[in-house]
Amino acid sequence: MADQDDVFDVIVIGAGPAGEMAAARVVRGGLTAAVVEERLAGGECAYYACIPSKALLRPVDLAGEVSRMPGLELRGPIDAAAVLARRDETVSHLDDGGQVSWIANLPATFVRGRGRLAGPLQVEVTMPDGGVRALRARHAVVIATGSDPFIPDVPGLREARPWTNREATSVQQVPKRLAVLGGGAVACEMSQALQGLGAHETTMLVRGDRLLTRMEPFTGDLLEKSFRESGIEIRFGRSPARVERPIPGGPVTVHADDGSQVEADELLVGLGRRLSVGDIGLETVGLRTHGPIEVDASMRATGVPDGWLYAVGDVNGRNLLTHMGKYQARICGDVISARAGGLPDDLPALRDIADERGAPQVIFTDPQICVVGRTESAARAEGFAVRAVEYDMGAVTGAYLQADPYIGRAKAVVDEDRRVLLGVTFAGPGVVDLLHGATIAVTSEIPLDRLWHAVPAFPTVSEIWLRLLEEYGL
Ligand SMILES: Cc1cc2nc3c(=O)[nH]c(=O)nc-3n(C[C@H](O)[C@H](O)[C@H](O)COP(=O)(O)OP(=O)(O)OC[C@H]3O[C@@H](n4cnc5c(N)ncnc54)[C@H](O)[C@@H]3O)c2cc1C
Ligand SMILES: NC(=O)c1ccc[n+]([C@@H]2O[C@H](COP(=O)([O-])OP(=O)(O)OC[C@H]3O[C@@H](n4cnc5c(N)ncnc54)[C@H](O)[C@@H]3O)[C@@H](O)[C@H]2O)c1
Repeated sequence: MADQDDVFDVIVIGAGPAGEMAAARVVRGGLTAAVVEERLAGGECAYYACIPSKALLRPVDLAGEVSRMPGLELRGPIDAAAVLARRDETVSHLDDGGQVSWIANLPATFVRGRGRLAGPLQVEVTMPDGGVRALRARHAVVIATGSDPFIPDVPGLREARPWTNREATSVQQVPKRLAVLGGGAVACEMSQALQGLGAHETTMLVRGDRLLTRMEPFTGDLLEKSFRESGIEIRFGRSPARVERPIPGGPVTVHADDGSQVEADELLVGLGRRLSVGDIGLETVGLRTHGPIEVDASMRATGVPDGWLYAVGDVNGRNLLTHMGKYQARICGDVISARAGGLPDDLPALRDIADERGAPQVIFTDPQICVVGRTESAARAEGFAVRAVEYDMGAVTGAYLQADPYIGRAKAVVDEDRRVLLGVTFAGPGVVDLLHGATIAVTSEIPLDRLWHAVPAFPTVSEIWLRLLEEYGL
């Protein structure tokens, strides 16, 4: 039974970006909140994912830009020690004091420990000293426990103590020889970062026949070309069959399923995520303990009587991205506040529509890859009447002034029935700032005939918009 001090309007389990945002919104809505966190407030994103990976990639990106500008030259290799020191600053030296203060100042109650559902509106927290604290929520519990790196059952892999995103982003010494499993976001970003910071031999083992297989095919092709030019070796059609590391911390050998092998000083696993749903007491409220927590468009968990349970961020499996988790958390927090106050809870701003239209995402490699909405093949599979147009970004004046050579490509996927954009992809140096325009067009379903009047300034990279519309026939 919870002590009176341990009763809150809302309890949030997990203080990653999604959980923190959910707490902030319910407090803004006039409710009290407790936030339970077992490790570092700020979550994966702040310490082992988005922030450190981008701190490691930025100098590599800049070095690429310099190499493509006649008249500029780097004086030597990137100073890895300086980059790692700056990375340490960006992750607050793995100290979450600032985040804990931010939560306290909301104001919300921060509870350090492992949270677990113990029945409807009940949360048990196992504290660092082993004691158990019982919390009770008046209105809602929000699960925001995120995800962990997925390590498949490959003989010898776990015993070899491979790097995941956590060790790779907190790297202290760049390995000379790096083997990487996977061809998705983590594998691509971290391969490029570590190769750029001094790894001499980076070898990627990729199960499929392309990098970034969920995106438009040209994104993986451009990235592959750039990676090969920078010395990264990519072996397609290979999965790990067995891993050996006879001496802890010594060389590691990956035996692939085709009989080939790679020896390296470190092995990085970038094979996706395991959602953090085990051992959080979902069974006590009748939910399954594997797979994503299914939610409706107000982030309320489906199949829970009385509708008091919500799930935001990676754990609901919608889109494993920080900005999407925070978007869901804004909706979730506002819906909970509205329902608690007896206010309308079905206003347009209180429903998630962005996730199913296709989240915006940037892969911060060189070239940068930016996507929003559906790919052409996904749109066709969903039954839309699709027409797609592509354009060589190097032929855009504003782009080719940026670099010599400027190599990039763009694609727009159009729903012919409504003449609106279903998806847009850009690949090239510096395209990251084009993405939000595309996100507005796709999410707001702006008709192409209206978009035609959004005139891009000359000479900017944004002229790609005009070229895509002309290519379409406007
Ligand atoms: C290398 C890498 C780079 C990435 N880069 C980007 C990027 O550039 N942009 C982007 O948008 N996304 C990026 N992502 C994805 C992004 O990190 C995640 O989508 C985001 O962190 C999810 O936020 P979350 O709040 O749902 O979960 P998390 O950040 O995982 O936070 C969950 C929190 O819950 C805590 N927790 C878990 N279980 C319990 C429990 N039982 N009790 C108490 N606390 C618990 C955890 O300790 C953790 O602090 C990247 C991911 C990786 C791996
Ligand atoms: N810049 C960003 O937005 C960014 C950066 C990094 C990560 N993330 C997010 O974090 C999440 C995790 O990234 P990730 O790269 O680990 O996952 P991912 O899903 O992007 O890629 C996983 C890769 O592993 C391969 N794979 C999976 N299981 C395998 C197996 N058993 N054997 C061989 N290959 C296998 C897949 O084919 C794929 O190439 C993603 O959802 C991503 O959106 C985002």
